[in-house]
Formats: sequence, structure tokens, C-alpha cells
Amino acid sequence: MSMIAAFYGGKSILITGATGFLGKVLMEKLFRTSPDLKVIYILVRPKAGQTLQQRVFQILNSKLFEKVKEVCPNVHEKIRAIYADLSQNDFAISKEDMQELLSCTNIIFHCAATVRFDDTLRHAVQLNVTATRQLLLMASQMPKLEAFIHISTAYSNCNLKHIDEVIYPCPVEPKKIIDSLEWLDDAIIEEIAPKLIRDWPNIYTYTKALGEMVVQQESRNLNIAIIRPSIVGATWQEPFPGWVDNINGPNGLIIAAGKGFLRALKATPKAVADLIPVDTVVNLMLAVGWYTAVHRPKSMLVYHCTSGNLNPCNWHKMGVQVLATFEKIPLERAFRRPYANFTSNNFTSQYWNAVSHRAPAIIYDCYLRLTGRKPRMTKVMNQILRTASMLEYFINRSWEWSTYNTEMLMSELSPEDQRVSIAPT
Ligand SMILES: CCCCCCCCCCCCCCCCCCCCCCCC(=O)SCCNC(=O)CCNC(=O)[C@H](O)C(C)(C)COP(=O)(O)OP(=O)(O)OC[C@H]1O[C@@H](n2cnc3c(N)ncnc32)[C@H](O)[C@@H]1OP(=O)(O)O
Ligand SMILES: NC(=O)C1=CN([C@@H]2O[C@H](COP(=O)(O)OP(=O)(O)OC[C@H]3O[C@@H](n4cnc5c(N)ncnc54)[C@H](OP(=O)(O)O)[C@@H]3O)[C@@H](O)[C@H]2O)C=CC1
Repeated sequence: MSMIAAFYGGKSILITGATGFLGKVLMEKLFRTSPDLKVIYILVRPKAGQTLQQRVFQILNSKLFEKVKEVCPNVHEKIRAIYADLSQNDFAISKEDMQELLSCTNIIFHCAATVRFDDTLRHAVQLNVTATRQLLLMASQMPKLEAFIHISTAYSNCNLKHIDEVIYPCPVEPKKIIDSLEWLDDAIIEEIAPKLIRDWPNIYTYTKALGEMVVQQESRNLNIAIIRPSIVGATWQEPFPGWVDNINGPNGLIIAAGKGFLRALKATPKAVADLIPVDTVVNLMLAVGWYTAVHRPKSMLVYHCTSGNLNPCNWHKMGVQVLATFEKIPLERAFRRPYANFTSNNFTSQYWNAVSHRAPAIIYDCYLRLTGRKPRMTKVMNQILRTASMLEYFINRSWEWSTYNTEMLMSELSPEDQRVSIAPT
């Protein structure tokens, strides 16, 4: 019997970001492997014209949850969606709901965040820093809380080359930033943002670093752990291989390559491609939740969830794999035959962008116009190239993440849990 699965039995678990990529896979695994858990509280906001209930219904009726319905037929009764907006004071949670959360929660998984690289500093701080502080404050008022698991990113310190499982201080105190955002107006905030983020490549990674500092500073006597996944990809094995529902990280570019839109990329072929499947991240989250609650480590531990030091891959190998897959299983109605050309040279990259991306798009749009249709390819191409340029920083560098804590945790697991966490099928 898995000790980890047994641990979550009878527990009341609070998940933020449960409607997101990672949150959905976490909920699925919890319901599937610990169907006797008491309740999962999820903090949800209405979105895109859907009520909370409609959003939950859609998730539970998706393909991802098919196995859950077999092992946990009353899953609808075990999920409690609570109206919340993490960018508001007290998350805009009603008094009654707040009371229930405070008195019942045993474990918190804090996944919610804004992951956009180009978000405004104000919004990113609200979500990734202030909301984390607010949640910690709530956690400190939960008498039954056993563990608080905060999800960060392996790139929160990507201004360093070698990253240990420790919290690195940011040059400006998070509290000072939170306070100043209260009285500065938006125009000034955007003007000072580049000065604040210094050598971080974007607002996302910078605010995730601030979020970690807040966790350290506000940890009080809570049992907290931080998990830092690298680039989270589709499921490896659970509940079935290849599940993904967004175009973040590499996904959008892989689709663009498969469709034949993107044929060249400014990337360093030998740079490490540190991808990690989402089900592996979830397995670590559950193991960390168990370990933190049961073993109560004296200090707060940080766990890296990365692949580069155990099973290294580089962008060249990744490209070869992706192209081989598209050869076998081509995407429908592709624009051109997929092809990959990686170059780290600026001039060559601009040449390929002009010749292989912009020119064909313009020609195709002329053809659409001549045949009485609405041109669209230039817009699509600009979108893809904008995304590619935003990701460039990450595909032209390599990082080393130490994984002592993650390895220590693996050695603490029972043989059954090691099997379930590492190679479940
Ligand atoms: C030679 C070619 C290739 C050869 C083939 C071989 C391929 C081999 C692999 C190569 C891939 C290499 C890529 C590597 C990428 C590495 C990424 C590393 C990132 C590390 C960071 C740290 C990891 C993290 O912590 S994760 C969180 C990461 N966050 C993200 O990934 C978000 C990044 N995205 C953004 O910030 C924005 O999308 C941005 C700024 C890139 C673009 O913004 P913009 O405003 O221009 O567009 P959007 O409004 O965002 O979207 C346009 C369009 O798409 C729809 N859309 C957006 N997001 C989603 C989604 N999640 N799901 C579904 N649809 C989405 C959106 O609705 C828009 O549609 P419209 O119809 O236009 O409305
Ligand atoms: N994906 C990746 O490659 C990686 C992700 N991470 C980290 O993992 C965590 C989860 O990421 P991922 O699942 O990919 O991100 P998603 O963007 O898929 O999910 C973000 C979640 O946060 C919620 N959220 C955002 N704003 C609010 C708000 N104002 N009020 C309530 N909920 C809100 C979203 O809700 P809604 O559905 O309503 O928008 C959604 O559930 C993040 O902390 C991220 O930094 C770390 C490394 C890599």
C-alpha cells in the first residue's frame, strides 16, 4: 500500500490554481489514488462567462478525469469550489467560506500564479507575491494545518547559473515593493519595472523569486516546503500519456513547428532542454506534502523538480524527436512540411525570419486576398515570432540545479511509493 496515498485519506485539502494546468493534474491524482480523502477545497473565480459550478463541471467531465469517475464515483461531492479572486483583499472569500477553510484545512497546495512573461508588474506582484503572503496569513490561522506546499519555478533564480535548493535574497524587499505599488500609479510602475527586475529576464521569474522570499519571511511556525519545477510538459504516464491543455512553454512552438509555420528558431542546440512531465511534478508535490506533514523538517526545504542532471536532453535532440513524431503522426492541414533549423547566431536568425517566416506569410496572404479571402497568416506569424522571442532567453542558456533534497526525499519513500512516484505503470 502506498504510504503517500494513505496519508491523504480523510484529509481536507486546499488547492489554489486548481483550474490551471498543474492544478488539474494534481486534483486528478489525489482523487484517483486517495478516493477516501475528505474534501478538496478549490479557490475559483468565474471566467469566460462560466460560473464556478460550470467550470468545475467542465473539468470533472473532461478526458483527464475519466479514470477518477471509476474509482471515485462521488467525486462531485468531494470537491468544494469556493468563490475567490486572489487579486482581491482577503481573496473576496465570504465570511462563512473563510471560516470553513480556516477551521478544516489540513494541507495547502498553492499553485495559483500569473505565468505570463509580459504581465504588468502590479498584477504579477498582486498574484505571485501579495496573494502568497495573504495565503500564508490564512494558513497561520488554521489550527489543523499540517503542511503548506508552495509551487515556485526553477527559473526564479535564472539570473544565476548554478542554483541550489535554497532561497536567494532579492535586492529589494518584497514588502517595500508591495507597499510602494499601493501609492504609485501604473505609468510610474511600468517605468521602474526594468530597474527593479535587473538581470531577471521577465516580470514572471522576478515576481516568483519575490514570492519565495515572502514564503521564507512569513513562514512563522508553519510546516512549509517550496517546489521548483523547470519547464512543465505534457503527462508522461498518468492518467495517460501526452495530456496537455495549453500552449505555454514549448507547447505553442511545437504546434507551430508541426503546422510548418515555424521552421527556424534562435536556440543553442547544445543548451540543456530541462523539461519535466506534469505527472512527475504532481508525484513530487504529493510526496513533499506527505514528508513535510509527517516528518516536519526543522527548516523549510526547497525541492528542485528538474530533469537536466538526471536525464539530460538538449534542444537539438528535442527537435529531432519532435520532427520524427510529426513524420509519423502529421498534424492536419499543415502549412508546410515541418523542418527545424536552430541557430544561435543573430544575423542567421534574422535571415531565417525574413526568408522562411515573414516572406511566405506575406505571399500566402496575397494569395488569400486574390482569392477573395481574409488575410491571416502575417498575424499568425507575428504572434509566433513574438512568442519565440519571449522564450529565447531560456533556449540559449543552460542551468545546473542541485537536487539533494529531492534525492533525499526519494530515499525516504517506501519501495511501493518509489515505484508509484517514479514509474507508476
Ligand atoms: C525550428 C522550430 C522548432 C523545431 C521543432 C522542434 C521543437 C523543439 C522544441 C522547441 C521548443 C522550444 C521552446 C522552448 C520554450 C522554453 C520555455 C521556457 C520557459 C521557462 C520559463 C519558466 C517555466 C515556468 O515557470 S512556466 C510558465 C511559463 N509561462 C509561459 O510559458 C507563458 C509564456 N507566454 C506568455 O507570456 C505570452 O503568451 C506571450 C508573452 C509569449 C505572448 O503573449 P501575446 O499577448 O502575444 O499572446 P497571448 O495573448 O498570450 O496568446 C495568443 C493567442 O494564443 C491563445 N492562448 C494563449 N495562451 C493560451 C493557453 N494557455 N491555452 C490556449 N490558448 C492560449 C490566446 O487566447 C490567443 O488567441 P487569440 O485567438 O489570438 O485570442
Ligand atoms: N507550467 C509550467 O511550465 C510551470 C509552472 N510553474 C508554476 O506552477 C504553478 C501552476 O502553473 P500552471 O498550472 O502552469 O499555470 P496556469 O496558468 O495553467 O494556472 C494558473 C492558475 O492560477 C489561477 N489564478 C490566476 N489568477 C487568479 C486569480 N486572480 N484568482 C484566482 N485564481 C487565479 C488560474 O485560474 P483561472 O483558471 O481562473 O485563470 C489557474 O487556475 C505556478 O505557480 C507556476 O509558476 C513552475 C514551473 C513551470
